[in-house]
Amino acid sequence: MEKICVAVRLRPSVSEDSVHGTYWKIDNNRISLHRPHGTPISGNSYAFDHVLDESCTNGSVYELVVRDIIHAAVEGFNGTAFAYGQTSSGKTFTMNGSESDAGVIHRAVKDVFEKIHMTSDREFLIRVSYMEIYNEEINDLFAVENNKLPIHESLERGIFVAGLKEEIVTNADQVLKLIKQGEVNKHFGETNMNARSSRSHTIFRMVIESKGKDIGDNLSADSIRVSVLNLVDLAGSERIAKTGAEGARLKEGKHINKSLMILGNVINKLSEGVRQRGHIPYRDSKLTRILQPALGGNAKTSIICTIAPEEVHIEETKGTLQFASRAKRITNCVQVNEILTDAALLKRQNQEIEELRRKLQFELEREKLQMELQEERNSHKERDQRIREQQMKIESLNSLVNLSESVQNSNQSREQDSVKNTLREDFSGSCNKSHEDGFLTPCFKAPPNAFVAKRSDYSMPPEFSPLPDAFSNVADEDAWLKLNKGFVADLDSLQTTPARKAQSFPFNETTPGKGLSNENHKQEIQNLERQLEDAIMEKNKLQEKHEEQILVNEKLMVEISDLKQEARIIRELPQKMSNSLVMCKDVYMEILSTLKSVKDDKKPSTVKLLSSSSEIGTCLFTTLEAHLTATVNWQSYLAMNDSPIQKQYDLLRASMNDIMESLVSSEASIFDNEQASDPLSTHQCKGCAEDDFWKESLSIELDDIRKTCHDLEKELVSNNQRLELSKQQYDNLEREFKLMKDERDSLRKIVSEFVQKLELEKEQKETALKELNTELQRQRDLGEGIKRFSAAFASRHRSFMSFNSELKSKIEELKTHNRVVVPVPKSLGC
Ligand SMILES: Nc1ncnc2c1ncn2[C@@H]1O[C@H](COP(=O)(O)OP(=O)(O)OP(=O)(O)O)[C@@H](O)[C@H]1O
Repeated sequence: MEKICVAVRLRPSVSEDSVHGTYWKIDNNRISLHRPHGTPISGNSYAFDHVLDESCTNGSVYELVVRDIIHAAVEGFNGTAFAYGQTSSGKTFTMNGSESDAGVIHRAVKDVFEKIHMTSDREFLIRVSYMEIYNEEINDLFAVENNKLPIHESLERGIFVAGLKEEIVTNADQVLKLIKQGEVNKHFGETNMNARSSRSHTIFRMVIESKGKDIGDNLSADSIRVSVLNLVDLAGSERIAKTGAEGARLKEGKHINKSLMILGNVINKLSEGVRQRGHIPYRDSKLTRILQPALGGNAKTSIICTIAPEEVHIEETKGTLQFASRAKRITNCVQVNEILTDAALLKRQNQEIEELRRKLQFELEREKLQMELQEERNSHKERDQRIREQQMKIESLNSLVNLSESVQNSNQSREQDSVKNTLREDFSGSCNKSHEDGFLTPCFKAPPNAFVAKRSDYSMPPEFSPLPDAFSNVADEDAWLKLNKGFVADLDSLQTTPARKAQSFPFNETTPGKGLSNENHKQEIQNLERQLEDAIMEKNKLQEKHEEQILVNEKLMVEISDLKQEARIIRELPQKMSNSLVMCKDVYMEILSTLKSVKDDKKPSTVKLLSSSSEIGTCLFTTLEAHLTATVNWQSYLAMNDSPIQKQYDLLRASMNDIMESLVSSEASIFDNEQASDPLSTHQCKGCAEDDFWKESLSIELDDIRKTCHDLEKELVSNNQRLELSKQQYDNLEREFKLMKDERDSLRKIVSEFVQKLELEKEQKETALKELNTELQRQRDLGEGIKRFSAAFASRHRSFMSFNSELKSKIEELKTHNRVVVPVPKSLGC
């Protein structure tokens, strides 16, 4: 983001009077209005990037305000410099210069080519054009025939003037010559304010294209920079009263003022900041439209606001300074305009692809490493698991070995140690004795401290838990009470350790009760056997289940294949039905031909009826056939049970079946009658009765069919009518919508015109108000002057009267002294 550079340039005064009145004082980059005796007038002080006094030359203006933009334009940035100010304030002098002091455009052109010559690594192509906006029409100053040129906008070119002549130039002199030629076509006019007043806004445009010279693999060699440089000399705002414009000048003045007002509006909006600004009315004038990129867009922009020092122009100068202050708040978004050629694009894309490929490779490698790490972790876990399993196996094997050794040992010692046998026999009764009777600890015990007995009842051997080493480790109720210092715990709620059914402990030879261990061992073996049996049973059950499952699976497979078969049949069904319908039709046609042959022989009325109904049937069959073949999704079609075609089809099928059955039976009876060679009268009589019967039934059928057809027709007609109606309604709505749109557009146009008018009027009103104020001030000043004058006059009068009386008294004195008569002048007497 870059702020617009704003400079104010004060032109030298052209009037002697200004030095005696209020005046503009410049102090560095500040300008303020001062009273004649030097005190500043509050609220009239402004600061800008540069404030240039009357001594400043065009060269300095260029150096300070424009040069950077020109250099940036050569580097590929868009640039715009324009002069703004009231008429005769020095805009054209600044932009075009004079014989002795070249203007900004002249200097810019020279500088562009100098800079280009200094840029050795790029090739340049320069195009120039020169246009003016006169009475809101764009004219080509290089080609007078190019008038009223339109403004267009495209993605590639941005906003541009279509049909504007562009000259490719190679040096500064060529450009300056072209400008001189163009100047001839520019609209100037004489006004009270300026002998050579610009009556149009002029825009001198340079399009600078550059391309890096192909050195090695340099990417910039394939990219093209295109920058647009606008150097604008605006027409000056003017007071019609001051300029004394009439006729054509007046019309020009109005256009100038209007476009400058719109420029002011755009600047106002842009100065409000991004959030508040809303819609920017660039399109309201050609000037703002062309300058759009320079105002809040992609361009480096400088504005030189020219002001006149004369006291008489103070209000206009204030207006210019306010415009400049607002412009200072605008920020542009500047960037190099680079266009990539195909080769550059390709190179850039290749680089990007290479970069992406590198990233991808890196990602893949990372992923691979991660996967390897994970695999490593998994295998590590598996190894750990295996090791643990092995350890457990080893442990269980060890315990088995110990067990078998213990069994052997116990068998050997059983016969030798009778004391131990006695002890073993005593063991069963030992639990009934009190603990004072010498309690023996069994060797297969739970680890000490691993449980709490439910209650201190030692009368029976414990059912679930093995007995403890000593009862000091078991908390009985009394001990519990002591331990908890009076706190009564509910021992009933405490749980016993569950019994271990199959547990092996190494036998201790020194421990009494080996016989008991042996029994337990037996018990354990029995347990194991039971467990094995259970497991075998479970396994058998599972096997049975598995077999059942296999059977169920097989059944399911059969069912699936049946279903598949059915699905195939269903899929083929429409085709089959269609085929059978064709066959039906053929059969029916055969019947029809037989009927025709019968018709040629005898019974014309019956057969006529039959044949007409048959024709209707054929027709309906054909329709049905067409429908069937046209229906893509036959099944969904069949699903529409209540569709009129389906109804019609069912009805027709039923009636045709009836007809055919009756036909067959009637044919058979006719045949039988003929075979029986009955008398002709009887035969004819029977034929008559059958005829009537047929006539009646067929007419009913026919009526039904006709009715259905009629209903269908009616439905079709009403549907068509409804369709037509909706179509008409739609057309009407569309017409209405178009009308409303047009109306809205015209209203918008009117509103915008009205707003413009309003704003113009507002401005005029403001101007008039200001003029009125000035006039009032002048009147007040005059009043004061008159008062002062009256006071001075009165004092003079008084002194004159005193002098008069003095003189009179002197004369009287002289008269009395000299006795000479002096005539008194008349004026002294009044
Ligand atoms: N800085 C200056 N030094 C000397 N003369 C100046 C300067 N600025 C303007 N002038 C003179 O003042 C007169 C009016 O200037 P100029 O034509 O440039 O005004 P302008 O703003 O372009 O007016 P308009 O809007 O009517 O075209 C010219 O004679 C010009 O030479």
